[in-house]
Amino acid sequence: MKLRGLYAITDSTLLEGKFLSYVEAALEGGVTLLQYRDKSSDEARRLREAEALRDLCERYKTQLIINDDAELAARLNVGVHLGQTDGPLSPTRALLGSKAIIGSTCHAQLALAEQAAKEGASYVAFGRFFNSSTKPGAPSCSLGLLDDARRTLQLPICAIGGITLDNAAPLVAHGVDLLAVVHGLFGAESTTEVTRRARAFNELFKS
Ligand SMILES: Cc1ncc(COP(=O)(O)OP(=O)(O)O)c(N)n1
Ligand SMILES: Cc1nc(C(=O)O)sc1CCOP(=O)(O)O
Ligand SMILES: [Mg+2]
Repeated sequence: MKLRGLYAITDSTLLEGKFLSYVEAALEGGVTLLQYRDKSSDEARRLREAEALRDLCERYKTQLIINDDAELAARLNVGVHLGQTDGPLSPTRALLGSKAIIGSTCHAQLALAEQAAKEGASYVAFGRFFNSSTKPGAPSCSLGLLDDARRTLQLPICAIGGITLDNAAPLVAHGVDLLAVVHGLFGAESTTEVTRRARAFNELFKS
């Protein structure tokens, strides 16, 4: 499966009271990867929501990725995204198997991406590219890094951080395969607008 297009990421606060309807609206517009990102420690709710997303993703033939939690990903037989402090990649690859999608946060460091590639990552994520209300403290990253990464890496490249329909095109022009978006997608006023935005993000990959 080609990892290219919109990578939608949930936010439990932003999506409170409209979680599944907004996610389904995004899937309706086309989502390559959907990440369940919930930073709470409410295990029961996390399992319930992740199971609901897995069922929804099966219906829309979208790949579900769990943020941070390889055990939950293994339980649901889906992929995982790991940051630099979320645990080592190689044992996670052994746990989830060769076909699982495993993503790795590489901030603005090519060396981290090269290491992640050696350890079996399926894609590498760089960011943040723009100001992010979801994660304001994330270190920033420049478009120039994408050119180096494109030359060096054989893996799909994901960009994250403050991405909207107004600023995403240069990222794609600099070789990004996956646009990872929270607020620029789910910050919309209606499900109709979420679907429109998802479609428009996908259009950026067609030109
Ligand atoms: C696609 C994607 N890229 C980067 C991140 C950030 O991961 P991490 O650094 O572990 O931070 P948290 O998201 O866990 O706060 C991500 N989740 N997804
Ligand atoms: C979860 C996350 N990680 C980042 C990184 O740079 O590693 S930026 C970020 C937040 C992405 O949300 P939004 O699209 O609303 O900015
Ligand atoms: Mg993490």
